Amino acid sequence: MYNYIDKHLASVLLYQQSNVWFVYRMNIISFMATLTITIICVFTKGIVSMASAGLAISSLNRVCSILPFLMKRKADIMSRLTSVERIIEYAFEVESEAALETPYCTKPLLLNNWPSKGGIELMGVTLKYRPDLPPVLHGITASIKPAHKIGIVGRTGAGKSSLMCALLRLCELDSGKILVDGVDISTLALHTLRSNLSVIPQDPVLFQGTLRYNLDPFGEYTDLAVWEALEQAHLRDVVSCQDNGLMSKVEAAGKNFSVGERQLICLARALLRSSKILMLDEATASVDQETDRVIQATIRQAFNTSTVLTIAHRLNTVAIYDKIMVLEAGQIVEFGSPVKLMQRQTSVFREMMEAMGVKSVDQLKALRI
Ligand SMILES: Nc1ncnc2c1ncn2[C@@H]1O[C@H](COP(=O)(O)OP(=O)(O)OP(=O)(O)O)[C@@H](O)[C@H]1O
Repeated sequence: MYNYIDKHLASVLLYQQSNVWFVYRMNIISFMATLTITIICVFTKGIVSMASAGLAISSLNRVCSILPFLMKRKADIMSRLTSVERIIEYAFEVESEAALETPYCTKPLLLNNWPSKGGIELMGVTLKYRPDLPPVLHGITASIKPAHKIGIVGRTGAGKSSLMCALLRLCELDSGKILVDGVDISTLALHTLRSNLSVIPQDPVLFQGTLRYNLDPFGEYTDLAVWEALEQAHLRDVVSCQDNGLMSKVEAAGKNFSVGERQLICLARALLRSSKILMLDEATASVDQETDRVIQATIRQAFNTSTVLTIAHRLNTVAIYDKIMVLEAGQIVEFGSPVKLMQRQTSVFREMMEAMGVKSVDQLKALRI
């Protein structure tokens, strides 16, 4: 609040000081004009009548007192109209997302319990971030069975995060479609889509407020359920240590928590909602290996019946998954079980595992324990 007041006052004071400067300048100009006319009247005594001189000086005085007022109003109107211009720009010129809610009367009835299984069909998914940019995903086609655990791997810039963007419709597809349990997600209201998927992003977002608000913003769950989710996410001790427990303060953007803790809070949020589809974007990149191992075990257990898509840089975490999707330049180059990919001599996944020191299927299987 104090920061905002400071910022506000800094611009208001500048605005007021510039007004003072402006009025001062106008007064000097008025004074110079009055002085000039008076001097002219004195030196033209006899040529200009006293009545005309008096009329000229008094009229000038009046104009000089009104002019600064009019000029100040003009400057005021111009600065205020800048705000109107901004609002018009945001209201009509900035492109907005699809509707958050569909009208009640047109809500599809089948969505009551959607998604009930978590099957995903990617059908020729092509994605561009902007119409004038080249596509970052080129006709991706794949079928992900319900409850399957999929590891998405690939080099930097391969399009892993973009695939998540496509699933969450952060960007609309250029062509192709995505079906979740048979429903084309492009036909859904954004709120329906996003509230039914859980995501733990690379850069987890926390909101200013309490920890409880961040875990359960709509107050849908009991404290007991929230504590259970925290326990599963290995955060119970961290939260218990805080003076106010669940009501402890979260600063803007969660600055009073480490990135790893923020990701764990996102995991607790996902555990609480137990969605049928969970997406993790290098979710465990900021926690140590031991915590990572425990978290992966929690995910396996708690999301046993959910579809889990994990973007992973630590390949050992996805070695236990049902399938690996290898992306390269926005295309799927391999999609299959880790063991099968490892058995293939020319596989990109095998190359990546070998770079990590895993040279055989037996070593890969050992990672599964
Ligand atoms: N907001 C954006 N606007 C325009 N282009 C983008 C945007 N985000 C990503 N890209 C481009 O899309 C391509 C794929 O990026 P993406 O983030 O999906 O890769 P990634 O495989 O997740 O990489 P990383 O492992 O580094 O996170 C890159 O070429 C990137 O430059």
